[in-house]
Amino acid sequence: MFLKDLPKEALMRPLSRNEVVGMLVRLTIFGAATYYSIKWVMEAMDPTAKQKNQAKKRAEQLMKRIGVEGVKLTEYEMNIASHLVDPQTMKVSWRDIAGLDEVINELQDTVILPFQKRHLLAGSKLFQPPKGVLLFGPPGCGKTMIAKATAKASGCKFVNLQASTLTDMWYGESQKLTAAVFTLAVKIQPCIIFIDEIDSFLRNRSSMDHEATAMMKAMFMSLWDGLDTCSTTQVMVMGATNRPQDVDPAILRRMPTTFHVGLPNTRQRQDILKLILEGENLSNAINLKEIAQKTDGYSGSDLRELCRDAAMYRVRDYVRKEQMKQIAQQLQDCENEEEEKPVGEELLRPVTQLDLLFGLDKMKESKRATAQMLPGVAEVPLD
Ligand SMILES: Nc1ncnc2c1ncn2[C@@H]1O[C@H](COP(=O)(O)OP(=O)(O)OP(=O)(O)O)[C@@H](O)[C@H]1O
Repeated sequence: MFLKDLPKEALMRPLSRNEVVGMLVRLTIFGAATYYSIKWVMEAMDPTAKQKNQAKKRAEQLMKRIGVEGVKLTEYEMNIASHLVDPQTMKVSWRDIAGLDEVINELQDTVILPFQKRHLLAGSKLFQPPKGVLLFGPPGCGKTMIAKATAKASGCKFVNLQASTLTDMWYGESQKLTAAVFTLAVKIQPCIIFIDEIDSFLRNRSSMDHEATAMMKAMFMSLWDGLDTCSTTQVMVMGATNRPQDVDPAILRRMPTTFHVGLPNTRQRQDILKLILEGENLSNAINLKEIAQKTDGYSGSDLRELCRDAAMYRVRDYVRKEQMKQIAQQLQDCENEEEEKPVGEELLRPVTQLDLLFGLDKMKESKRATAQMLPGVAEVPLD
């Protein structure tokens, strides 16, 4: 029926109360349906929706586990919170780090003490943890371990920030996420924001930088400076890098407390080897000093790899021995079906000095291959 078909009186007469209420209800329902449909379509079209949902769930679980409750987080803070590391589940402690006592002692005094004893001098601006700390040195020498152990010892929440978390996002998002890093850290303080490979994240600014990256960096620095406005804020940015010369000087200025985590010397290598092999079944003739002397230029990570290889030789020997035994058994069974099979679990033999020397040879071989493939990368002397 069209409007013109309606009798004129029907159009002219005032609406009854029921008709007005009915119309209002219909309008409300229509409005709500339109709003939710548009919202649903927008969410379905958002390419990051799934990622956001997963991050939200992860963040909620983590926050609950680390005892942060009743703190309201924005969507962006949730995203950053999914990179929180639970200090309770953090496996690394000072006991797992060998040969770096000097660095650890200094960290205890300058970083950990102000966090741990914050209640003693709450009003003092001088007794504050530094706002920025830089760990620098060659790869595999324990920088990440030190950062985690610091968070554990100081009882801080630990945000393990990857460069990609802020830079992979759509244009505009990265600035909101950068802001969220700091607002989240303040909400859950005391907190350490750890940025591994800070050189790739906040490298020397250049005119080649994408506009969004340049803005993100500028924002990061201004928010970092903002931490200073309140003397009670317990938030620290800790960066680690193998290439301090590539870090933006403006960033370096904000990290006046630096720690050099260098390649271990002979004594330190011996300590690292001892720690790595702790609890292993070792032969009495093991001489770690000899291995330490032969591994000049090796990092802690190289030494761990060497020990892992050495420990595998006895497993390989065991498997071979078992195979030989099985073959012998089968032959015996064929000859004498009735004879009882000898049972008994063979234990793995201890790790020997020869295993470690074989591991060392293998490592040298792989370093030699890497040096040929990527000249300039392997700085370790080969012999
Ligand atoms: N001083 C050390 N004591 C015990 N283990 C060590 C030490 N240094 C390195 N390691 C071993 O090497 C591994 C790598 O160390 P870590 O990740 O902390 O090095 P990194 O300096 O952060 O390296 P990268 O720059 O490549 O991230 C550790 O998991 C540990 O097994």
